Amino acid sequence: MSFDRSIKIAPSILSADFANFGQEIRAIEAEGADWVHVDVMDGHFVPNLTFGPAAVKAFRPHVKTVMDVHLMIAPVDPYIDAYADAGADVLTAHVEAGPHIHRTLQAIRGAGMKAGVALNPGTPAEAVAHLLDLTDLICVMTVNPGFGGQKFIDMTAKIRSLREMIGDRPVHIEIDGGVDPSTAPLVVEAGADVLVAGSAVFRGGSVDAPQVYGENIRKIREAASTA
Ligand SMILES: O=C(CO)[C@@H](O)[C@H](O)COP(=O)(O)O
Repeated sequence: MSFDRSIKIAPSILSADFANFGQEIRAIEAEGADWVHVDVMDGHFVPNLTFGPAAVKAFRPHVKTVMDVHLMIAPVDPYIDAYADAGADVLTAHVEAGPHIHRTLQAIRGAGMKAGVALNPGTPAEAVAHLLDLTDLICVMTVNPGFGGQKFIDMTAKIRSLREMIGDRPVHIEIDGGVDPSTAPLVVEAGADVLVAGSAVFRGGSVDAPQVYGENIRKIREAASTA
C-alpha cells in the first residue's frame, strides 16, 4: 500500500446489507470505492456491537482495494494479532481507548499493518502530536462513534491543526461521520484526504441497483474536488 494524498472515498459497510457483505463489498469497489472501511464496535467503548475478527476475515477475499479496519473497542492490544490475521491493511485504534497508545501503534506496525489513530470529537489535535512518527493515518471523528447516519460535527479547525502538525510526513487524515457532498469540500479544504461515508454511499442503492452506489460515490468525489 503506497502513500499518496489524492482523495480516497472509503464506504463504511456499517450501512451495507448485513445479510450480504460479500456482494456489497464487490459492488462498492466496482462502483469506484478506493478503500473499504470496516467499523468494529464492542458494546463497551461505543454503545453498539458489530464485527469480530472472524467476520473481518470473511470480508477479506472480497476486498481488492484496501481494507481499513477501525477499532472502536477497548482494550485494543489483545486483538491486534487477530485483526492482522484477518487481513486488515490499516488498523486504527482510538487514542481514548487505553493508556499505552505508543505500544498499541508499535504493535500494529509490528504485526505488518499500517497504524491509524482515531480521535473522538471531544479530543484535541494535541493528543496525537507526539505520535506523528508512529502513525500512518489520523482518523478525525466528525460524529461521536457508534452509529451511522448521525449529523456531522464541524472539526475543520482540528483538521487544519493536524495538517500543519503533520507537515510533509506520509500520514493520511481520514474523516469519519456525516460525510456527504455538502460536508466533503469543507474537510478536504481543511486538509483531509480519506473520506469515510456510510449512509451517503449506500442510500437508495442495493446490490441489485449498484449504479446508485456509483452515483453517490461520484457526487462525494466531485464535491470534494471543488475544495
Ligand atoms: O465509525 C462510524 C460511526 O461510528 C462511521 O464509520 C459511520 O459508519 C459513518 O456513517 P455515516 O455517518 O457516513 O452514515
